[in-house]
This record gives sequence, C-alpha cells and structure tokens, in this order.
Amino acid sequence: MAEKLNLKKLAFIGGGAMGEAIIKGITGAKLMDPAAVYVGAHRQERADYLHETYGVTGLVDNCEAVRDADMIVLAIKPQMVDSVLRGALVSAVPGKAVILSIMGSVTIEKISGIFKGHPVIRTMPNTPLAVGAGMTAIAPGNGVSEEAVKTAEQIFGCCGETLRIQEKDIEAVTAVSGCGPGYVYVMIDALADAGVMAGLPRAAAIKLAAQTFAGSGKMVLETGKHPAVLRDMVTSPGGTTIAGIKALENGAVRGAMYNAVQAVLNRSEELKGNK
Ligand SMILES: NC(=O)C1=CN([C@@H]2O[C@H](COP(=O)(O)OP(=O)(O)OC[C@H]3O[C@@H](n4cnc5c(N)ncnc54)[C@H](OP(=O)(O)O)[C@@H]3O)[C@@H](O)[C@H]2O)C=CC1
Ligand SMILES: O=C(O)[C@@H]1CCC=N1
Repeated sequence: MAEKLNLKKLAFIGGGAMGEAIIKGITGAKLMDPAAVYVGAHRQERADYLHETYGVTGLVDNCEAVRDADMIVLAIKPQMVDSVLRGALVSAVPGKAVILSIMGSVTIEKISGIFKGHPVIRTMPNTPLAVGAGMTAIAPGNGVSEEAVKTAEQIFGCCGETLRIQEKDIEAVTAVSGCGPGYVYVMIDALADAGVMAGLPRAAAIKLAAQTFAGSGKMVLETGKHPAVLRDMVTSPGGTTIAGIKALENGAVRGAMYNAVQAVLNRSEELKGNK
C-alpha cells in the first residue's frame, strides 16, 4: 500500500480536467482521507460532482477551501491568475502552506509575488495522469524543503512517472511532455485514418494505431535502447517499413516536431507577457 501523504489538509484551487486527474490519483491510491482533500471548484455543480465521485470536500468558496491547508494546488488556467489569486483568498492561505502549481507559463517568481514568503513548487504534469501513465516534471523553488518535494513526488508518482528538474527547463518540458499527448493523439488519429483508407474498419484502425504508440513507447522505456536502434530493428533491408519511413521523412515529420516545440515555447512567452 502507498505511503500516506504527510498532510492534514490538501486544497485545490480549480477542479477541472487536470485537478480531477490528480484527485483521482490521490483518492484511488488512498494517499489521504478524501474528506481532507478540499477543492475550490467555483461552480456548485462541479463541487458536487467531485464530492460524489471521489469523496473529496467540494466547495464554491476558495477561501474556505484553503483555510488551514498545508499544501495548496493551483490548478486554474494561467489567464485566471490575476483575477482569482488575489485579495481575501491570498489572505486566507495559512502562513506555512506550500504552494504547488501545475499552471503552464506561470513562473515561480510570479507565484511568489502573490503568495509572499511561501515555498513554491512548480510542476508540469500531462493528461495521461488520468489513466495512471502521467509524466510530471517537478521544479522546486528556493527554500522548499526536501519533505515538500517528496510529497509532490508522492502525489504525482501515484499516477505516473516524475522527474525533478530546474525551473529554467520547464517550458521545454511543457513543449515535449506537457503538450506532447496532443501531438500523439493527432498522430494516432492520422495513422488510423490511413488505416481506414487501406480498408480497415475505424475501430480496428484506432486500436491498432493506439496500441502501436503505447507499445513502442514502452519498448523505449523498458529496453533503454535509443529509438533509432529500435527503428532499425523494424526496418528489414529492402522491406516495407523503410518505404513507409521514407514517405514520413519526405513529409518532414521531424521538422514538424521541431516546429511544434518551438511554437509552444513562443506561445509560453506570449502568455508570460514577454512578447
Ligand atoms: N490540460 C493539460 O494537458 C495540462 C494543463 N496544465 C495546466 O493545468 C491548469 C488547468 O488546466 P485544465 O485542468 O486543463 O483546465 P480546466 O479548464 O479543465 O480547469 C480549470 C478549472 O478552473 C475552474 N475555475 C475557473 N475559475 C475558478 C475560480 N475562480 N475558482 C476556482 N476554480 C475556478 C474552472 O471551472 P469552470 O470550467 O466551471 O469555469 C475549471 O474547472 C492550467 O493552468 C494548465 O496550464 C498542465 C499540464 C497539462
Ligand atoms: O495547452 C495548455 O496550455 C496546457 C499546458 C500544457 C498542456 N496543456
């Protein structure tokens, strides 16, 4: 059984797609008494849904949610920071609470400017967290205790892998693993479409494409081999795979990946107000 979190009360501001995925992980792994997980969910219907589904305490009042919490997860959209994280809510946060942000493009400096004197941990998870196969990078700010970082690793580790990084690398992480599931779904959809073109039923084509991505990722992780070595194992000389790979290279699939990552880096700077 997983070790319990060393927290009396964990609060979320925002219980949307990502907040829910983390709550599902924590309650599913029994890391904490669900009633001690408080979620400021801003709409009664959503608060009720989270309570009924996971047993957590769902509230519309963020101040009530954060009161007496040891750790506060910021799971709202970056565009909401200035309008939501202010005034009475900031005052209601207990002095020693650790702030754990999952927000993209919001720096530790910005968060520390709002929650003055609080330790801040910035993270970048991804949506496969919802099925226990997430990838979360964890960047502790200055003055964060090892115990708090370990708690963050427990929270995200119960629904996937974690990696400690420095904040300077977090936009690159966002562009690779944070947004990466989006790229992969496009590729799965495209491969399935191509399978339909080749005569396969839609459902079979999606299953074949998705399991191929899942299995190939697992091969990279479990064998520790470079992806190029694994690719060479599929490509028989003069065979069929190399013909397919040539077509992909002609379609500039690698260049498209560089462009996607650069586009995310650019958009992150815009969201930070740097462009
Ligand atoms: N989706 C992803 O793949 C990833 C997202 N992130 C980050 O996670 C954060 C959340 O994203 P995601 O979960 O996808 O977005 P969602 O829109 O699903 O979740 C945001 C939630 O915040 C709620 N909300 C709005 N206003 C308030 C308020 N005043 N008080 C409390 N809650 C409020 C929204 O409620 P309502 O809808 O009712 O307005 C919504 O449920 C973002 O900062 C994003 O950058 C990080 C990694 C991956
Ligand atoms: O699209 C977004 O802004 C968020 C950040 C990382 C993944 N999704």
